[in-house]
Amino acid sequence: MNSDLYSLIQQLPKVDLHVHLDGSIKPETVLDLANQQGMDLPAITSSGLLPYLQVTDNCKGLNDYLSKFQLGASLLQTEAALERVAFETIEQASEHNCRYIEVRFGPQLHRQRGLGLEQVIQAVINGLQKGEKAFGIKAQAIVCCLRHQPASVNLKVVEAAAMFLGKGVAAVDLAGDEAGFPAFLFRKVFALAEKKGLPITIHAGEAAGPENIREAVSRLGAGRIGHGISLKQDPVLLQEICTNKIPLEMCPISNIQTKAADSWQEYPIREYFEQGLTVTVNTDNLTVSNTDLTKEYMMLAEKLDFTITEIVQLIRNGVEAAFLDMAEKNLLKHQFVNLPSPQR
Ligand SMILES: O=c1[nH]cnc2c1ncn2[C@H]1C[C@H](O)[C@@H](CO)O1
Ligand SMILES: [Zn+2]
Repeated sequence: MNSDLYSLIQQLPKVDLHVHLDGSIKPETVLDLANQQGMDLPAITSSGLLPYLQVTDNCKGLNDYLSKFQLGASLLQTEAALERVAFETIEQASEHNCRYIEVRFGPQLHRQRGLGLEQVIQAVINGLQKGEKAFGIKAQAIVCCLRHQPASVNLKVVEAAAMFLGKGVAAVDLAGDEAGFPAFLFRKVFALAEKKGLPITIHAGEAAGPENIREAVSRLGAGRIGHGISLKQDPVLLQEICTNKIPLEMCPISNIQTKAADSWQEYPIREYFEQGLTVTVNTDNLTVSNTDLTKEYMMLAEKLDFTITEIVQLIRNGVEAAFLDMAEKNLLKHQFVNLPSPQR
């Protein structure tokens, strides 16, 4: 590895628009929480826990990837645990000079011990706000609806998210098994989100074709797309997404692991970037994917020859795509004026 390039990339100010709370629990924290909660674990060291928390190159696809969330979720059932893991997500991001982060989670997954949706959301926001103060990073939450859950649950999740809009929650999302539950099933849920004025991002084109991306932008009100890997299969849609400047939240390391793309050579990020799409680079899951922002950009440099100037443009795209109002975005932009490249 080129260590000069690594430290240069690490030092660049960055943003992360797509990172899941429950996929980013540090293994040491899993040990600690299990100890505090009196819960048995399948291993007693953090390295021994990795096979239960992290995918390998042999990951078979998105559903295999999603199986790595079970253990962490079982420990994220108290306000204290949620707050701690939210805080530690900001801490981990700060190690890579992240200046703005949107952390997502499905509140309905954290109710096994009786917490209400609003308690879950509030606990995460509390952790994010502590992280903001401790590390000087602006942080917001994105609330995920889950594909395998009934509309009645997802509607309640949207209602709860709306109560925190502008008070820590930036948007709502749709996550989970994309191939099993196509986007059109969620029209009612996202109609409510739109009615409530919630910005919307949707995981689409990760484990299924471009029809889910089309559905997300044309029927579900998505202002951003999570991943969007299969977009290249529909050039007309690609042009529409480009013209409408709908950002793609790409997560390169996760996308290779879930087999959204078969190899780095087939990973379409350079193609999208050169066609003028608003491509952003994010981590998806720090622990499940064993990643961080520096690694993500390093892979783009090493595997796809992204230059520093191009990396800076990707970072600027992320700032542009943030779910922030104009005034907040302008404030954030101040932190990116000195990036080492000619500004566009
Ligand atoms: O990359 C992903 N695609 C679809 N769903 C995902 C991905 N990463 C995490 N999730 C799911 C699993 C989590 O439990 C849920 C909420 O964070 O979101
Ligand atoms: Zn995701």
